[in-house]
Amino acid sequence: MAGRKFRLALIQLAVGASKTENLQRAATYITQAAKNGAKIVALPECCNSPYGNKFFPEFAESIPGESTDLFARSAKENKVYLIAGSIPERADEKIYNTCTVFDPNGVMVAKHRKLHLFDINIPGQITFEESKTLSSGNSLTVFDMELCKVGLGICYDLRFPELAQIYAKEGCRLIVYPGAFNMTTGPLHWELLQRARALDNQVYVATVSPARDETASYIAWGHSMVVDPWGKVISECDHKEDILYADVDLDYLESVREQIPVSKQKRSDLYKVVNCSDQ
Ligand SMILES: O=C(O)CCC(=O)C(=O)O
Repeated sequence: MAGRKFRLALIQLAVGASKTENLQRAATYITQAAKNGAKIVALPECCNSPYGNKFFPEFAESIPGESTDLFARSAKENKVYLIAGSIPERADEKIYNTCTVFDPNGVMVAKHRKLHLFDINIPGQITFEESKTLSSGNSLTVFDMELCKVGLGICYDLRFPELAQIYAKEGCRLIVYPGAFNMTTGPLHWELLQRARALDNQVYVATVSPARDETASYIAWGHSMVVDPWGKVISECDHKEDILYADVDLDYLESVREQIPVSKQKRSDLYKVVNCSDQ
């Protein structure tokens, strides 16, 4: 693709109980996405393992390991940047929810450990405590591909606007969140959060979910999507296994920033509470 545009592919993978099968399926789809012109391909959160506290310790592996070896090979063979969703990573006697990124030579160029753990309690609907098995990462993660700096977050990280704001300030024009929202929070929050992050920061935002499996203990919402810097959803799928494509157009992004120059108009001189009285 000519100019300052590149094609992004999101793989809404059906993830099951066999790690080997999950990885093979991912590899097949990565090849298909590259054949269709994708320069950057992303997989979902927990792409080698079902999502759930009982699965994380069982599927956890070190990095490098079986899964990241396959990701590296796949990125190299297909000459793409690969944002390899996330996997449960075993390190320092802990388990992290970790996203690795490989360049078109198969070199790992980024590793993001989920920063904000998904600990919530919505009585009668969903209770989840990732912190029962997982530890959180402690650093923000960006990487540079030709044309564009990319920021990374994982699922619940999407709810924290400061992260996206810092990435935009650091020069990221695309933020990618492998994620797996659920049937309670997905319907209202998934799209809303992405559009908010995209519009506030005038960046492209992409989210990649696993496909929905109605028989799973945690049922993912699906609906992987890409939102442009105007806040518009430019590509979306439903809940089934699919590959989703979108063109990231950096000239368009710049034109949005010129038309509504909020980043230059910020009143940072006022955004510090020095004294707040309720009288
Ligand atoms: O924030 C949500 O509603 C879902 C988050 C989630 O599923 C996760 O972080 O894995």
